[in-house]
Amino acid sequence: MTNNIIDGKQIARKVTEKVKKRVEDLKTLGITPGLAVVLVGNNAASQTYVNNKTKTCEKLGMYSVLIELDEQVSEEELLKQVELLNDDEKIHGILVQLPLPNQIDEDRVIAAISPLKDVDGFHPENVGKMMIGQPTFLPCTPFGILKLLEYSSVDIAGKHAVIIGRSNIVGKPMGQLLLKKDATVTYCHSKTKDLHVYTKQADILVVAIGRAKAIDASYIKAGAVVIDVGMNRDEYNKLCGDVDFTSAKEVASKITPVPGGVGPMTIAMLMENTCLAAENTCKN
Ligand SMILES: NC(=O)C1=CN([C@@H]2O[C@H](COP(=O)(O)OP(=O)(O)OC[C@H]3O[C@@H](n4cnc5c(N)ncnc54)[C@H](OP(=O)(O)O)[C@@H]3O)[C@@H](O)[C@H]2O)C=CC1
Ligand SMILES: Nc1nc(=O)c2c([nH]1)NC[C@@H]1CN(c3ccc(C(=O)N[C@@H](CCC(=O)O)C(=O)O)cc3)C=[N+]21
Ligand SMILES: [Mg+2]
Repeated sequence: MTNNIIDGKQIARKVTEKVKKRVEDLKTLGITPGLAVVLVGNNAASQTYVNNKTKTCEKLGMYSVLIELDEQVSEEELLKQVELLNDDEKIHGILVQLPLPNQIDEDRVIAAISPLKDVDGFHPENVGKMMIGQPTFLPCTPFGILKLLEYSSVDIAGKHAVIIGRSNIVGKPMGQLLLKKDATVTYCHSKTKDLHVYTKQADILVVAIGRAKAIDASYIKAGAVVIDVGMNRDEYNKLCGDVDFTSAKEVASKITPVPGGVGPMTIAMLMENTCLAAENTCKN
């Protein structure tokens, strides 16, 4: 098939163009949306994502701060940093880059972030709101995937969406958001027996497992829409997804590449959520 590649970079540009206008409007009210990113340790991959985030903030006229903490930082110290950001009026969004080192309880840190500044949508209060359909910050990666589908004119209602992966940050919320859009949703994970049986039925297949090129064409129904969330390095240290793009693009009706698919959308939705957090401060 030709021309069936979903251009995440281009769609992300369209999304951020709209955010930029909202930022300009906020500035006329004297508010500059501000994002704080907290990075613990110096993992090379995390550094790249974090740089992309701060660069995009600058491009949109937003304020951003990067707080880098030592790999050995104590949970207490990290929680203190989060508190300072919760109380900082220039900061509307807080993102603590995951995963965190072993001495730190991730759940405790996420719960310490003010739900009003939780632009990742990971705080239990916001997860709960998402589950019952109340307005809140939606997790950036699944939210970005919804936008990709929307901009690519993919109908969701009545379709069978199969999600491989059930993490709190990608797979689980992805299923909820697709369910809300009236898809019939199936979750698969590492204990799923005979993965092919499920994936072969998927009209929309979202792959978020973290294993380079694990899903090839044999898992995909002809004409399916394939969304590849994975961010891995292949045997040549080249960036690649969880889907074997070369074979999959021959059977899929639409497919996202890596890089240039889901990743840029994650960043775009983070900007949108941060802008929303700043707008929310104007309401009463
Ligand atoms: N582009 C982007 O914006 C983002 C990309 N990512 C990337 O997406 C990928 C997934 O991330 P994340 O959800 O955080 O990963 P996790 O490691 O938290 O979760 C992986 C999930 O995949 C399941 N799984 C693992 N192996 C298999 C298998 N062989 N068959 C079926 N299911 C399997 C696991 O099952 P079980 O629960 O049973 O262990 C788990 O639910 C990674 O490559 C990550 O780098 C992540 C976030 C954003
Ligand atoms: N609290 C928290 N929130 C997150 O949203 C979060 C996180 N922790 N931990 C790690 C994952 C991963 N993630 C990505 C973001 C952008 C790209 C991205 O920009 N990708 C580009 C380029 C990548 C590159 O060039 O290396 C692309 O796919 O085209 C990828 C991955 C957010 N995550
Ligand atoms: Mg930990």
